[in-house]
Amino acid sequence: MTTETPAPAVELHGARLAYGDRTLWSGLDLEVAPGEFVAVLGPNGSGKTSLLKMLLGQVPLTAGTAHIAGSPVRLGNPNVGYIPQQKSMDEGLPLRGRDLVGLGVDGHRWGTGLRNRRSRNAVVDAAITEVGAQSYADAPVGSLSGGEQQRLRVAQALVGDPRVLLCDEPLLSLDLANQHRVSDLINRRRVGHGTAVLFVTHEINPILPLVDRVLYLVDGRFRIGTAAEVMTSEVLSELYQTDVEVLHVRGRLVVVGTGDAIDALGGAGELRTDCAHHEDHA
Ligand SMILES: Nc1ncnc2c1ncn2[C@@H]1O[C@H](COP(=O)(O)OP(=O)(O)OP(=O)(O)O)[C@@H](O)[C@H]1O
Repeated sequence: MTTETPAPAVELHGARLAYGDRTLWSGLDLEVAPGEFVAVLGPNGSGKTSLLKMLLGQVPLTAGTAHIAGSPVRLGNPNVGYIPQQKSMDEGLPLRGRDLVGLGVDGHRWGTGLRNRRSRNAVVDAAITEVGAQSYADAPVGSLSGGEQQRLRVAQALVGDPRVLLCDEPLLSLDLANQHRVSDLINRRRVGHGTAVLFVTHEINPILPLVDRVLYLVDGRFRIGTAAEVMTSEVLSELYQTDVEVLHVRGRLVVVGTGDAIDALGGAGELRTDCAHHEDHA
């Protein structure tokens, strides 16, 4: 008996993305396996968000190919879940938490019949329960805290049971407890459902225990490998084309010399390895 190997969750071959004559990255080959967690790092403007937008089908590649679960990238693909950056929502927004989560199922699979509506509501309820948002699911989203809103965004991204979860700095402006909560929710889904995760971040320390590989983009150059392979003084100096030092300080990675020295965030708890990452913003 032969067992079929599942298609990679994400597959890029010779991928190039340019806006006009500005190339963000080119020659990018990347296969992300189901259940793999890839952190996407790099300074401002290196094309991290553009990579996610391309995978969402919002921005076309200039060259090469991109597939999600074996099919070419396209807009509105139910195999893709997306957690955007944390932005506070307008207090007057006439949208309840469960409506926000419901947006994650409307549009593709569910019809308007009563049965479908019941199924849809059950799926939305399950997603709300999974992120522990039952007590505020009926409140207007604008009245909720940043952490509560972000948990609902996680529920919205997961409600369609996507094969790939694209996360754009989902921990930004969350306190440590909520960073833990949100990264734990993402990780539980990854482990339980084999969902692949592409996680854009400026700060690897809070997620380092979860990271299988790192894609580090700097000014058109990139490296892909495990955190231990990529987060070294040698590799980062080559990427930044200047002397960069990676220090291991009390279980955290501290990167010095990329341009400025903003300590973006504090560490977030238990680390699996003896290194963590504090990244300077370039
Ligand atoms: N639609 C667009 N048209 C032209 N240029 C764009 C467009 N979208 C983004 N850019 C430019 O491409 C570059 C990369 O942007 P992108 O948002 O992907 O970077 P990033 O690595 O996510 O940055 P940050 O860390 O600041 O979020 C930036 O210089 C940006 O101004």
